[in-house]
Amino acid sequence: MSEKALRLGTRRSKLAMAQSGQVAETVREVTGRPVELVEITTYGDVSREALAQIGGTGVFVTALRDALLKGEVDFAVHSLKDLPTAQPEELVLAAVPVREDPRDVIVARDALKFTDLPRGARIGTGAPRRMAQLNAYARAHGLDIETVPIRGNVDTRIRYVRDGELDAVVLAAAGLNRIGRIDEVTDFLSVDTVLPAPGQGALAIECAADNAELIAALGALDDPFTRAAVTAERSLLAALEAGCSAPVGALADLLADGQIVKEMRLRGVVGTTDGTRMVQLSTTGPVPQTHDQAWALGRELATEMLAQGAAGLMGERAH
Ligand SMILES: NCc1[nH]cc(CCC(=O)O)c1CC(=O)O
Repeated sequence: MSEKALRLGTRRSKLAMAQSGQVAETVREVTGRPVELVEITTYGDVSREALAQIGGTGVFVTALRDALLKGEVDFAVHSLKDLPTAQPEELVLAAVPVREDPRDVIVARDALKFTDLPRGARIGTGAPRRMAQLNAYARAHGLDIETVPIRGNVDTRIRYVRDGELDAVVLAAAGLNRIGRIDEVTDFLSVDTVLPAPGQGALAIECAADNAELIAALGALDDPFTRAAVTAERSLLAALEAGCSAPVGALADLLADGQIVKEMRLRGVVGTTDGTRMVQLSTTGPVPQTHDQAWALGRELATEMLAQGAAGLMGERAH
């Protein structure tokens, strides 16, 4: 292969730089080609206000995609949970690497666990999905917590706790892992308590649909099980007609009998942010072998959730 450097478009945030850097390293190893990072400023980075108004859907992704479409960069790495469910025709997800820990975590003062937070504890999170599930758990288990809407990058969010403004904040384990701050976690939340966002913990590596050579090379980073799982999760989100800031949690995993993988299970949840009303269901089926089969699994669960009133719980927007 030629020695011309592959250009990887990346946001400048610490998290984006960390995950782009890690993918760049792997791409160098598997292709033998140099990879160069090209920094791109996104609308969501420039304007916090704009982000609040738009509601978050895809703002971080749009500028990267524009750069790909203009041929300014060869490929880009996205946090899969930030990716809109609609795929532009001119671009493809050339690889979905092995997902890391999909769980949400708590960073709390005094090494506190979620269930040990004192009465009236203030927990920061801007995600309606996290608010809904934390409040639902609190109601069911007699905890008295207040979810406080916050936004900002990981550093900013953890600072609320260090400064004593909040008792705890909720973050994704994967993000903390990637920036080397997983040690600050005081509690890993079971997915039975808080189902993660569709695609959480996974990355998507995207490039132009007509770049066959690069698609083939990047394919070495693809994990078919992760791809099937996140496809089912995103299909659920799409069928619920919800965006990445909707109160929707979803997680697909493999059910195994010993070493033998038997089925894929997809769990989904929708709830009001105050946690008073929830629709939570799961379905299992044969492990999807194609995109269409994975997509069908998500649609099937969405249909059941809608039949139980899921649509009526998604009306409110926290941001
Ligand atoms: N909402 C922002 C965002 N997008 C991706 C991650 C990191 C985790 C991941 O890749 O799933 C985070 C931070 C967080 O939710 O704590």
